[in-house]
Amino acid sequence: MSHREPPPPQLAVQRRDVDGQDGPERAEPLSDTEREMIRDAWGHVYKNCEDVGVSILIRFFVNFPSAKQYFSQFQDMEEPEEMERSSQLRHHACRVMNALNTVVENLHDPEKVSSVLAVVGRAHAVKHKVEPMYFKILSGVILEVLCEDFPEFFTADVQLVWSKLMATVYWHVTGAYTDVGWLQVSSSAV
Ligand code: HEM
Repeated sequence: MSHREPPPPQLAVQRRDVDGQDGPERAEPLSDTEREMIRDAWGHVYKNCEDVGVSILIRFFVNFPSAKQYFSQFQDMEEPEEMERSSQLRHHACRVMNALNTVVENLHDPEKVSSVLAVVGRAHAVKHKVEPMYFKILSGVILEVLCEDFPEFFTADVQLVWSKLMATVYWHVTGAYTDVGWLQVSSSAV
């Protein structure tokens, strides 16, 4: 059976970027109120850190199966129930959620946010050789799952602020790809 992956979910602000597709314009600064909105919503999410992280990754790998190629333990798995039992998947779910938690806890400190995300970006570019477009796809899936699972906290205005945050995450992560010389394959290249 052949899979056709749905198009990646869109984020708020766009430009051409290292992945050769539309990307965030820049890491938009967040106001005090916006930071508070992010922290409030995240508090409810992070209480269920592992479960939410696993739901996000299952949705990601089911809807975008090519993203499994980087994970030795479950790259050939098709069934979500089977993937859910993979220790590698659970471990990565916790790592993603913990990295996001560090970002949310340090929104008052842009240097810290950019250095945490630069480390993540560098590791994924150099060690894991992950195509940067998967970060954009995963960002969209994160927003989708959080809005579905926590509708009472992810109201329209909170969603908007969260999409700014995810664009910031993507901006810093892909900045590290550029810094390590990841080659841009742009559709406009000749
Ligand atoms: C916000 C998004 C993400 C965060 C915060 C994140 C975080 C992490 C962290 C902290 C590690 C361990 C660091 C290291 O190996 O040096 C890791 C490992 C890894 N990540 Fe991610 N990651 C993200 C997205 C992705 C995506 C989109 C993919 C691929 C589709 C991916 C693939 C991997 C792989 C293959 C490993 C190694 C797994 C292993 O050794 O078992 N990550 N990630």
